[in-house]
Amino acid sequence: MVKICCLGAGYVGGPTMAIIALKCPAIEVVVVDISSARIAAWNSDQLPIYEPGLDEVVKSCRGKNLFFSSDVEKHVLEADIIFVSVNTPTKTRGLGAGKAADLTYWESAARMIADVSRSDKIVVEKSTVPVKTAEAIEKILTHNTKGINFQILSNPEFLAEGTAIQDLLNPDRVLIGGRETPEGQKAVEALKAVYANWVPEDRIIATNLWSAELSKLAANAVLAQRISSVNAMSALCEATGADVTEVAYAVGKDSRIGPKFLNASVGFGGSCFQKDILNLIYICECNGLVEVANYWKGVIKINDYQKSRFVNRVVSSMFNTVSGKKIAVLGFAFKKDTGDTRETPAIDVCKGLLGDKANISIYDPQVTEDQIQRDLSMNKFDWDHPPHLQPMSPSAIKQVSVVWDAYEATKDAHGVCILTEWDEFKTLDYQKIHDNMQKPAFIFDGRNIVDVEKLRKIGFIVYSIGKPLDSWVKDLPAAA
Ligand SMILES: NC(=O)c1ccc[n+]([C@@H]2O[C@H](COP(=O)([O-])OP(=O)(O)OC[C@H]3O[C@@H](n4cnc5c(N)ncnc54)[C@H](O)[C@@H]3O)[C@@H](O)[C@H]2O)c1
Ligand SMILES: O=c1ccn([C@@H]2O[C@H](COP(=O)(O)OP(=O)(O)O[C@H]3O[C@H](CO)[C@@H](O)[C@H](O)[C@H]3O)[C@@H](O)[C@H]2O)c(=O)[nH]1
Repeated sequence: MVKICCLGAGYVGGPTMAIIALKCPAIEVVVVDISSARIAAWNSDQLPIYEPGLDEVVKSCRGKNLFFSSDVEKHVLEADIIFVSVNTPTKTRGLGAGKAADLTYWESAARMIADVSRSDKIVVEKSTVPVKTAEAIEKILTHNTKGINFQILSNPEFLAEGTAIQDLLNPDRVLIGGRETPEGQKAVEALKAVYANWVPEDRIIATNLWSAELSKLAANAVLAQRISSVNAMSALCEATGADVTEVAYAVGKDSRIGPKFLNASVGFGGSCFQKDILNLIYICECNGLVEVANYWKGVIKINDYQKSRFVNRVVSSMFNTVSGKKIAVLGFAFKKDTGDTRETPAIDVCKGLLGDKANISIYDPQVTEDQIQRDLSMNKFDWDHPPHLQPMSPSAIKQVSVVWDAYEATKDAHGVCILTEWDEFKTLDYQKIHDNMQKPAFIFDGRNIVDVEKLRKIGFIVYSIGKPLDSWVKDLPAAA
């Protein structure tokens, strides 16, 4: 029986291995982690991450050919194929701070694999890493072993949170990069054979190692660039009276462009886009490609601009101050159908409003109070470390309350900010919300999910990203 071990039981390691176990009953899959709390949660009824469809898959395989364990070394020793799906955060200190990927966790995983192994192994890069990481990992492995053959493969993951199970079951492509030697190609074939259990052959693409590593960064950079392009356009729409939804629809109808990833928003978030673009920028700079680095910096600059533009709209519309006012925040996760808050635009928006002394009442169906308090107090990039190595929760910010109901959050509020596109926010009883708010009652829709006309009829003053402005908002223009 082929044995797979995955280091890292996070958003990638957990769901990816669960699907391999589901689709490959003849393979034993063990997911290990240095956080024993995470492993305990994977073995419980309350999985550590929320992902539609994940519970069912885990329940059907756990204890059969899918296992979660803290005994890292035992399972590495026994495995034929080792996936490494550990954190690769942005460095916060030293050379490349604020941009370069911090490979501490990857390096320690590689050293441990070298120490523990007694037989040949295929080591698969699942984490997103800088191009040429495989070369460094190869050096660590080969300089520390006793004649054992390690083949390194790059197999970047393209799943998106909220749709991870569907993305894994039906991937657009699976990318496998390996050395162009006979041993390298044999390892590529072995990994191909795993995916071939459910992925059509023409969607499994073999490339060289460096193309696979760079393709992951490139794909995220291009996706984020589409969002920044439409978000940049949203500012122009507000200035001219065009409607960004109509513009995006018209643009996306061009078959060369396509309709996906053209939704204007309060900004993109998530653990990947900003981190991976910063990483790309650093690699460009290291290669002397300043113009290329500056090009990609623009994508992040527009994203930051979009978040601060939103805060400015809120404050300027509400008589240029939110001091002492209650602002309801609906949605804190970085997108719907996940409880993940890493780099969510809600953090920057809330911090902006707190800077203007607002009192904030937050409701998100999947995010806990503890998580929100930690997010609002943590330093940039501290969130992307193993759970038990993150800073302890500091004292709570008292201007922030977290409630478990949208009506409670909006009661007596002066304004409402919609920051995540949860489906339930589309069908709220907005008449009831209006009745219970201070007047004039404002709604700032950062996800373009509400029916603007309907809400204006109820009596709300509505701001919706990139849509023709309410005359009230137009008369109080926000400085960018
Ligand atoms: N989240 C996504 O949607 C996504 C998608 C594609 C790629 N990625 C990439 O995959 C990687 C993992 O991301 P994630 O979101 O799953 O992170 P995560 O923080 O959810 O999980 C990483 C896990 O690795 C564990 N870990 C760290 N060092 C370890 C070690 N030496 N041995 C065993 N376990 C160790 C941590 O405790 C943590 O539980 C990152 O490189 C990320 O950029 C993420
Ligand atoms: O038209 C759009 C699409 C997305 N977003 C926002 O962009 C962010 C990222 O969304 P999405 O890409 O759907 O989620 P992620 O889980 O971050 O997935 C991205 O990052 C992963 C980690 O690298 C990759 O594997 C995926 O392919 C890539 O889509 C979220 O804040 C979304 O709200 C928009 O604002 N407008």
